[in-house]
Amino acid sequence: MGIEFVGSGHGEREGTRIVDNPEMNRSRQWDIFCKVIDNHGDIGVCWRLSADLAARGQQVRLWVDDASALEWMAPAGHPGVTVLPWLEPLGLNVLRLGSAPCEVLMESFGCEIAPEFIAACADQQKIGAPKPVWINVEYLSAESYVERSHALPSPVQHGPAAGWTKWFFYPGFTTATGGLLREPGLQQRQADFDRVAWLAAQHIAWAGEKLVSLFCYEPPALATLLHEFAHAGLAGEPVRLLVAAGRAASAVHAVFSDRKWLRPMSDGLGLLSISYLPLLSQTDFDHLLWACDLNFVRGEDSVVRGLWAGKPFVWQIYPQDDQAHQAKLQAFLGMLDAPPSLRAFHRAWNGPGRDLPAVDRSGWIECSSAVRQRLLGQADLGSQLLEFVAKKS
Ligand SMILES: Cc1cn([C@H]2C[C@H](O)[C@@H](COP(=O)(O)OP(=O)(O)O[C@H]3O[C@@H](C)[C@H](O)[C@@H](O)[C@H]3O)O2)c(=O)[nH]c1=O
Repeated sequence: MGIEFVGSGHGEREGTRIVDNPEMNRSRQWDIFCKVIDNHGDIGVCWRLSADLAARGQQVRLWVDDASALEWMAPAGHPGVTVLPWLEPLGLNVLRLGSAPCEVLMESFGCEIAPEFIAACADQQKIGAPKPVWINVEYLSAESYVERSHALPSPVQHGPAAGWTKWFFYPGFTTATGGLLREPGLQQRQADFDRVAWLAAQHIAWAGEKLVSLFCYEPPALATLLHEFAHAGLAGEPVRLLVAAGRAASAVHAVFSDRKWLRPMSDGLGLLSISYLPLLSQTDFDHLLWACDLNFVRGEDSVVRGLWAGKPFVWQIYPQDDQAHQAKLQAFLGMLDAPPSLRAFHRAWNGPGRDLPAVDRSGWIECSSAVRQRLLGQADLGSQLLEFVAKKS
Protein backbone atom coordinates (compact mmCIF):
# COMPACT_ATOMS: atom_id res chain seq x y z
CA MET A 1 0.00 0.00 0.00
CA GLY A 2 1.38 3.43 -0.83
CA ILE A 3 0.52 6.94 -1.87
CA GLU A 4 0.25 8.02 -5.48
CA PHE A 5 1.53 11.46 -6.33
CA VAL A 6 -0.57 12.97 -9.06
CA GLY A 7 0.47 15.74 -11.45
CA SER A 8 3.36 16.69 -13.71
CA GLY A 9 5.23 18.67 -11.05
CA HIS A 10 5.65 21.74 -13.27
CA GLY A 11 4.90 24.26 -10.56
CA GLU A 12 1.70 22.59 -9.45
CA ARG A 13 1.02 20.85 -6.20
CA GLU A 14 0.82 17.13 -6.36
CA GLY A 15 -2.15 15.50 -4.67
CA THR A 16 -2.06 12.11 -2.97
CA ARG A 17 -4.08 8.95 -3.11
CA ILE A 18 -3.44 5.46 -1.83
CA VAL A 19 -2.23 2.84 -4.34
CA ASP A 20 -0.16 -0.37 -4.30
CA ASN A 21 3.46 0.22 -5.23
CA PRO A 22 6.11 -2.43 -4.50
CA GLU A 23 8.92 -0.03 -5.58
CA MET A 24 8.50 1.97 -2.39
CA ASN A 25 9.76 -0.96 -0.35
CA ARG A 26 13.08 -1.19 -2.22
CA SER A 27 15.97 -0.40 0.10
CA ARG A 28 17.75 2.83 -0.78
CA GLN A 29 20.62 4.84 0.66
CA TRP A 30 19.37 8.03 2.32
CA ASP A 31 21.57 10.95 3.39
CA ILE A 32 19.75 13.19 5.86
CA PHE A 33 21.33 16.50 6.87
CA CYS A 34 20.51 18.15 10.18
CA LYS A 35 21.77 21.37 11.77
CA VAL A 36 20.99 21.79 15.44
CA ILE A 37 19.89 25.41 15.76
CA ASP A 38 18.09 25.50 19.06
CA ASN A 39 16.47 23.16 21.58
CA HIS A 40 15.90 19.52 20.63
CA GLY A 41 13.38 19.63 17.79
CA ASP A 42 15.76 19.54 14.82
CA ILE A 43 17.63 16.47 15.93
CA GLY A 44 14.47 15.01 17.51
CA VAL A 45 12.57 15.05 14.24
CA CYS A 46 15.57 13.98 12.13
CA TRP A 47 16.35 11.08 14.43
CA ARG A 48 12.75 9.90 14.53
CA LEU A 49 12.51 10.08 10.75
CA SER A 50 15.84 8.28 10.30
CA ALA A 51 14.81 5.48 12.65
CA ASP A 52 11.39 5.22 11.00
CA LEU A 53 12.90 4.87 7.53
CA ALA A 54 15.51 2.38 8.74
CA ALA A 55 12.79 0.30 10.41
CA ARG A 56 11.19 0.08 6.96
CA GLY A 57 14.36 -1.36 5.45
CA GLN A 58 16.08 1.84 4.29
CA GLN A 59 19.78 2.63 4.87
CA VAL A 60 20.22 6.01 6.49
CA ARG A 61 23.26 8.22 7.03
CA LEU A 62 22.35 11.03 9.40
CA TRP A 63 24.79 13.94 9.09
CA VAL A 64 24.50 16.20 12.11
CA ASP A 65 26.64 19.08 13.37
CA ASP A 66 25.90 18.31 17.03
CA ALA A 67 24.88 14.76 17.87
CA SER A 68 25.24 15.13 21.64
CA ALA A 69 21.47 14.97 22.32
CA LEU A 70 21.31 11.53 20.76
CA GLU A 71 23.20 10.13 23.75
CA TRP A 72 20.01 10.43 25.83
CA MET A 73 17.38 10.63 23.09
CA ALA A 74 18.43 7.44 21.37
CA PRO A 75 21.06 5.72 23.54
CA ALA A 76 20.61 2.38 21.77
CA GLY A 77 20.87 3.85 18.27
CA HIS A 78 18.96 2.05 15.54
CA PRO A 79 20.01 -0.66 13.10
CA GLY A 80 20.30 0.84 9.64
CA VAL A 81 21.06 4.38 10.86
CA THR A 82 24.66 5.64 10.85
CA VAL A 83 25.24 8.98 12.56
CA LEU A 84 28.05 10.99 10.99
CA PRO A 85 29.54 14.32 12.00
CA TRP A 86 28.63 17.24 9.77
CA LEU A 87 31.99 18.98 9.84
CA GLU A 88 32.74 22.26 8.07
CA PRO A 89 33.99 21.34 5.53
CA LEU A 90 32.67 17.80 5.46
CA GLY A 91 36.15 16.62 4.48
CA LEU A 92 37.15 12.98 4.56
CA ASN A 93 33.66 11.81 5.44
CA VAL A 94 32.59 12.39 1.88
CA LEU A 95 34.85 9.51 0.94
CA ARG A 96 32.47 7.19 2.76
CA LEU A 97 30.06 7.80 -0.07
CA GLY A 98 32.19 5.53 -2.20
CA SER A 99 30.90 2.34 -0.62
CA ALA A 100 27.23 3.34 -0.81
CA PRO A 101 26.29 6.04 -3.31
CA CYS A 102 23.61 8.43 -2.22
CA GLU A 103 20.16 7.76 -3.65
CA VAL A 104 18.05 10.12 -1.56
CA LEU A 105 19.34 13.47 -0.34
CA MET A 106 17.38 15.16 2.38
CA GLU A 107 17.83 18.54 4.00
CA SER A 108 15.74 19.32 7.01
CA PHE A 109 14.26 22.62 8.19
CA GLY A 110 15.90 24.79 5.59
CA CYS A 111 19.50 23.74 6.23
CA GLU A 112 21.66 23.64 3.11
CA ILE A 113 23.44 20.41 2.33
CA ALA A 114 27.23 20.76 2.36
CA PRO A 115 28.26 21.74 -1.21
CA GLU A 116 31.18 19.29 -1.17
CA PHE A 117 28.68 16.51 -0.56
CA ILE A 118 26.60 17.58 -3.55
CA ALA A 119 29.78 17.70 -5.62
CA ALA A 120 30.66 14.15 -4.53
CA CYS A 121 27.16 12.97 -5.52
CA ALA A 122 27.54 14.66 -8.90
CA ASP A 123 30.90 12.93 -9.39
CA GLN A 124 29.27 9.59 -8.67
CA GLN A 125 26.59 10.34 -11.18
CA LYS A 126 29.25 10.95 -13.85
CA ILE A 127 30.45 7.40 -13.33
CA GLY A 128 27.00 5.87 -13.61
CA ALA A 129 25.23 6.32 -10.29
CA PRO A 130 21.60 7.42 -10.64
CA LYS A 131 20.64 11.04 -9.98
CA PRO A 132 19.59 11.25 -6.31
CA VAL A 133 16.10 12.31 -5.32
CA TRP A 134 16.62 15.57 -3.43
CA ILE A 135 14.05 16.47 -0.81
CA ASN A 136 13.76 19.48 1.46
CA VAL A 137 11.62 18.59 4.47
CA GLU A 138 10.03 21.73 5.88
CA TYR A 139 8.60 22.77 9.25
CA LEU A 140 5.25 21.44 10.35
CA SER A 141 2.28 23.76 10.16
CA ALA A 142 -1.49 23.54 9.78
CA GLU A 143 -1.57 26.77 7.76
CA SER A 144 -3.10 26.66 4.29
CA TYR A 145 0.13 27.47 2.44
CA VAL A 146 1.33 23.96 3.32
CA GLU A 147 -1.13 22.27 0.95
CA ARG A 148 -0.20 24.76 -1.80
CA SER A 149 3.52 24.26 -1.36
CA HIS A 150 3.77 20.54 -0.70
CA ALA A 151 5.67 18.55 -3.34
CA LEU A 152 6.53 21.59 -5.44
CA PRO A 153 9.71 21.25 -7.49
CA SER A 154 12.59 23.69 -7.44
CA PRO A 155 14.92 23.12 -10.41
CA VAL A 156 18.60 23.50 -9.51
CA GLN A 157 20.14 26.04 -11.90
CA HIS A 158 23.80 26.24 -10.96
CA GLY A 159 26.73 24.28 -9.65
CA PRO A 160 27.55 20.59 -9.94
CA ALA A 161 23.88 19.66 -9.43
CA ALA A 162 22.55 21.91 -12.23
CA GLY A 163 19.68 20.14 -13.92
CA TRP A 164 18.61 18.25 -10.80
CA THR A 165 15.36 18.99 -9.02
CA LYS A 166 14.91 19.73 -5.36
CA TRP A 167 11.44 18.84 -4.02
CA PHE A 168 9.74 20.61 -1.15
CA PHE A 169 8.10 18.23 1.24
CA TYR A 170 5.72 19.63 3.84
CA PRO A 171 4.57 17.52 6.75
CA GLY A 172 1.01 18.36 7.66
CA PHE A 173 -2.39 17.42 8.94
CA THR A 174 -4.38 16.83 5.74
CA THR A 175 -4.27 14.32 2.92
CA ALA A 176 -2.90 17.01 0.59
CA THR A 177 0.29 17.32 2.69
CA GLY A 178 3.20 15.03 3.53
CA GLY A 179 1.52 13.77 6.71
CA LEU A 180 2.94 13.24 10.19
CA LEU A 181 5.71 11.04 11.53
CA ARG A 182 4.04 7.86 12.74
CA GLU A 183 6.12 4.73 12.87
CA PRO A 184 4.51 1.35 12.15
CA GLY A 185 3.46 -0.44 15.30
CA LEU A 186 2.78 2.71 17.32
CA GLN A 187 -0.81 1.80 18.13
CA GLN A 188 0.12 -1.71 19.18
CA ARG A 189 2.84 -0.37 21.48
CA GLN A 190 0.31 2.01 22.99
CA ALA A 191 -2.17 -0.80 23.52
CA ASP A 192 0.51 -2.90 25.25
CA PHE A 193 1.72 -0.05 27.47
CA ASP A 194 1.57 -0.75 31.21
CA ARG A 195 1.38 2.58 33.03
CA VAL A 196 1.87 1.25 36.56
CA ALA A 197 4.94 -0.76 35.57
CA TRP A 198 6.42 2.16 33.66
CA LEU A 199 5.95 4.62 36.53
CA ALA A 200 7.54 2.15 38.92
CA ALA A 201 10.48 1.62 36.56
CA GLN A 202 11.01 5.40 36.48
CA HIS A 203 10.93 5.48 40.31
CA ILE A 204 8.00 7.88 40.20
CA ALA A 205 6.15 7.72 43.49
CA TRP A 206 2.56 7.59 42.30
CA ALA A 207 -0.24 7.58 44.83
CA GLY A 208 -3.08 7.71 42.33
CA GLU A 209 -2.93 11.47 41.68
CA LYS A 210 -3.86 12.84 38.25
CA LEU A 211 -0.65 12.80 36.25
CA VAL A 212 0.31 15.86 34.25
CA SER A 213 3.47 16.11 32.13
CA LEU A 214 5.16 19.47 31.68
CA PHE A 215 7.43 20.12 28.68
CA CYS A 216 7.57 23.85 27.99
CA TYR A 217 9.80 26.90 27.55
CA GLU A 218 9.18 29.72 30.07
CA PRO A 219 5.47 30.55 29.77
CA PRO A 220 4.68 33.69 31.78
CA ALA A 221 1.53 31.96 33.09
CA LEU A 222 3.45 29.01 34.56
CA ALA A 223 3.27 30.40 38.11
CA THR A 224 -0.50 30.70 37.77
CA LEU A 225 -0.79 27.10 36.58
CA LEU A 226 1.28 25.80 39.50
CA HIS A 227 -0.75 27.87 41.88
CA GLU A 228 -4.00 26.55 40.43
CA PHE A 229 -2.82 22.94 40.74
CA ALA A 230 -1.67 23.56 44.30
CA HIS A 231 -4.99 25.05 45.35
CA ALA A 232 -7.56 23.24 43.24
CA GLY A 233 -5.74 20.25 41.75
CA LEU A 234 -7.32 18.99 38.56
CA ALA A 235 -11.08 19.31 39.05
CA GLY A 236 -10.43 18.89 42.77
CA GLU A 237 -8.21 15.82 42.48
CA PRO A 238 -4.56 15.90 43.57
CA VAL A 239 -2.03 16.39 40.78
CA ARG A 240 1.44 14.95 40.29
CA LEU A 241 3.35 17.09 37.84
CA LEU A 242 6.04 15.23 35.89
CA VAL A 243 8.48 17.91 34.83
CA ALA A 244 10.76 17.34 31.84
CA ALA A 245 14.47 17.99 32.29
CA GLY A 246 15.97 21.19 30.93
CA ARG A 247 14.10 24.44 30.35
CA ALA A 248 10.82 23.17 31.84
CA ALA A 249 12.50 22.15 35.10
CA SER A 250 14.42 25.45 35.26
CA ALA A 251 11.20 27.38 34.71
CA VAL A 252 9.47 25.55 37.56
CA HIS A 253 12.47 26.10 39.85
CA ALA A 254 12.39 29.79 38.96
CA VAL A 255 8.75 30.04 40.05
CA PHE A 256 9.50 28.40 43.38
CA SER A 257 12.58 30.50 43.98
CA ASP A 258 10.23 33.47 44.04
CA ARG A 259 9.27 33.11 47.72
CA LYS A 260 6.25 35.36 47.34
CA TRP A 261 4.63 32.57 45.42
CA LEU A 262 4.42 30.31 48.44
CA ARG A 263 2.88 32.84 50.78
CA PRO A 264 -0.79 31.90 50.21
CA MET A 265 -0.03 28.25 50.95
CA SER A 266 0.05 27.07 54.54
CA ASP A 267 1.02 23.43 53.97
CA GLY A 268 3.60 23.26 51.19
CA LEU A 269 2.14 22.76 47.75
CA GLY A 270 -1.33 21.62 48.77
CA LEU A 271 -2.81 19.35 46.08
CA LEU A 272 0.33 19.52 43.93
CA SER A 273 3.22 17.05 44.02
CA ILE A 274 6.15 17.32 41.67
CA SER A 275 8.53 14.78 40.16
CA TYR A 276 11.50 16.10 38.22
CA LEU A 277 12.44 13.73 35.43
CA PRO A 278 15.85 12.97 33.99
CA LEU A 279 16.36 13.34 30.25
CA LEU A 280 14.41 10.44 28.75
CA SER A 281 14.94 8.50 25.57
CA GLN A 282 12.42 9.32 22.84
CA THR A 283 10.80 5.98 23.55
CA ASP A 284 10.36 6.85 27.22
CA PHE A 285 9.26 10.36 26.37
CA ASP A 286 6.38 8.72 24.50
CA HIS A 287 5.69 6.57 27.52
CA LEU A 288 5.52 9.68 29.65
CA LEU A 289 2.84 11.14 27.38
CA TRP A 290 0.88 7.89 27.38
CA ALA A 291 1.09 7.66 31.18
CA CYS A 292 -0.33 11.13 31.86
CA ASP A 293 -3.90 12.37 32.04
CA LEU A 294 -2.92 15.76 30.63
CA ASN A 295 0.18 16.70 28.65
CA PHE A 296 1.88 20.03 28.22
CA VAL A 297 4.00 19.77 25.08
CA ARG A 298 6.08 22.22 23.08
CA GLY A 299 7.77 22.70 19.71
CA GLU A 300 7.31 20.47 16.72
CA ASP A 301 8.02 16.87 17.60
CA SER A 302 6.42 16.54 21.02
CA VAL A 303 3.17 18.11 19.82
CA VAL A 304 2.83 15.31 17.28
CA ARG A 305 3.62 12.75 19.95
CA GLY A 306 1.03 14.47 22.12
CA LEU A 307 -1.51 14.06 19.33
CA TRP A 308 -0.75 10.35 19.02
CA ALA A 309 -0.98 9.92 22.80
CA GLY A 310 -4.64 10.83 22.40
CA LYS A 311 -4.77 12.52 25.81
CA PRO A 312 -5.87 16.13 26.36
CA PHE A 313 -2.88 18.36 25.73
CA VAL A 314 -1.78 21.97 25.71
CA TRP A 315 0.83 23.15 23.20
CA GLN A 316 3.40 25.83 23.74
CA ILE A 317 4.41 26.75 20.22
CA TYR A 318 8.04 27.66 19.48
CA PRO A 319 8.01 31.48 19.65
CA GLN A 320 9.30 33.44 16.67
CA ASP A 321 10.52 37.05 16.85
CA ASP A 322 8.19 38.21 14.08
CA GLN A 323 5.19 36.66 15.90
CA ALA A 324 4.61 34.33 12.93
CA HIS A 325 3.89 31.59 15.45
CA GLN A 326 0.56 33.20 16.38
CA ALA A 327 -0.99 32.49 12.96
CA LYS A 328 0.49 29.01 13.11
CA LEU A 329 -1.10 28.43 16.50
CA GLN A 330 -4.51 29.62 15.29
CA ALA A 331 -4.31 27.30 12.29
CA PHE A 332 -3.41 24.42 14.57
CA LEU A 333 -6.37 25.11 16.87
CA GLY A 334 -8.60 25.30 13.81
CA MET A 335 -7.27 21.93 12.63
CA LEU A 336 -8.06 20.50 16.06
CA ASP A 337 -11.55 21.95 15.96
CA ALA A 338 -10.68 22.94 19.51
CA PRO A 339 -13.50 23.84 21.92
CA PRO A 340 -13.56 27.46 23.19
CA SER A 341 -12.02 26.60 26.57
CA LEU A 342 -9.03 24.94 24.87
CA ARG A 343 -8.56 27.90 22.52
CA ALA A 344 -8.69 30.33 25.43
CA PHE A 345 -6.21 28.27 27.42
CA HIS A 346 -3.79 28.13 24.45
CA ARG A 347 -4.09 31.86 23.92
CA ALA A 348 -3.11 32.47 27.53
CA TRP A 349 -0.41 29.77 27.73
CA ASN A 350 1.24 31.21 24.61
CA GLY A 351 0.66 34.84 25.50
CA PRO A 352 2.66 37.43 27.41
CA GLY A 353 0.38 37.62 30.46
CA ARG A 354 0.24 35.69 33.72
CA ASP A 355 -3.52 35.08 33.69
CA LEU A 356 -4.76 31.63 32.83
CA PRO A 357 -8.31 30.29 32.49
CA ALA A 358 -9.14 27.09 34.37
CA VAL A 359 -7.90 23.78 32.99
CA ASP A 360 -10.97 22.08 31.50
CA ARG A 361 -9.47 18.63 31.02
CA SER A 362 -12.77 16.79 30.75
CA GLY A 363 -13.94 19.29 28.12
CA TRP A 364 -10.83 18.55 26.02
CA ILE A 365 -10.95 14.76 26.02
CA GLU A 366 -13.29 14.41 23.07
CA CYS A 367 -11.25 16.81 20.94
CA SER A 368 -7.96 14.99 21.48
CA SER A 369 -9.34 11.54 20.82
CA ALA A 370 -11.27 12.71 17.73
CA VAL A 371 -8.24 14.36 16.15
CA ARG A 372 -6.06 11.33 16.86
CA GLN A 373 -8.63 9.08 15.20
CA ARG A 374 -8.87 11.32 12.16
CA LEU A 375 -5.10 11.66 11.74
CA LEU A 376 -4.55 7.93 12.14
CA GLY A 377 -6.61 7.55 8.98
CA GLN A 378 -4.09 9.57 6.94
CA ALA A 379 -0.90 8.30 5.36
CA ASP A 380 2.12 8.99 7.57
CA LEU A 381 5.22 10.96 6.59
CA GLY A 382 7.56 7.96 6.24
CA SER A 383 5.17 6.09 3.91
CA GLN A 384 4.63 9.21 1.85
CA LEU A 385 8.36 9.83 1.53
CA LEU A 386 8.97 6.25 0.41
CA GLU A 387 6.27 6.50 -2.21
CA PHE A 388 7.47 9.89 -3.40
CA VAL A 389 11.03 8.67 -3.78
CA ALA A 390 9.85 5.56 -5.63
CA LYS A 391 8.01 7.82 -8.07
CA LYS A 392 10.86 10.24 -8.60
CA SER A 393 13.72 7.71 -8.87
C1 LIG B 1 12.45 16.50 27.45
C2 LIG B 1 12.70 15.39 26.47
C3 LIG B 1 12.55 15.60 25.12
N1 LIG B 1 12.79 14.58 24.24
C4 LIG B 1 12.66 14.81 22.81
C5 LIG B 1 11.27 14.76 22.26
C6 LIG B 1 11.45 15.54 20.97
O1 LIG B 1 11.94 14.69 19.97
C7 LIG B 1 12.51 16.57 21.34
C8 LIG B 1 11.93 17.93 21.62
O2 LIG B 1 11.62 18.55 20.41
P1 LIG B 1 10.32 19.41 20.21
O3 LIG B 1 9.19 18.71 20.82
O4 LIG B 1 10.21 19.70 18.76
O5 LIG B 1 10.57 20.74 21.04
P2 LIG B 1 11.85 21.72 21.15
O6 LIG B 1 11.35 22.97 21.68
O7 LIG B 1 12.94 21.07 21.91
O8 LIG B 1 12.35 21.92 19.69
C9 LIG B 1 12.12 23.09 18.91
O9 LIG B 1 13.26 23.27 18.13
C10 LIG B 1 13.19 24.40 17.28
C11 LIG B 1 14.49 24.57 16.55
C12 LIG B 1 12.05 24.23 16.32
O10 LIG B 1 11.95 25.31 15.47
C13 LIG B 1 10.79 24.13 17.12
O11 LIG B 1 9.68 23.97 16.28
C14 LIG B 1 10.91 22.95 18.05
O12 LIG B 1 10.92 21.77 17.29
O13 LIG B 1 13.17 16.09 22.49
C15 LIG B 1 13.19 13.35 24.69
O14 LIG B 1 13.41 12.44 23.87
N2 LIG B 1 13.36 13.15 26.02
C16 LIG B 1 13.16 14.12 26.94
O15 LIG B 1 13.32 13.87 28.16
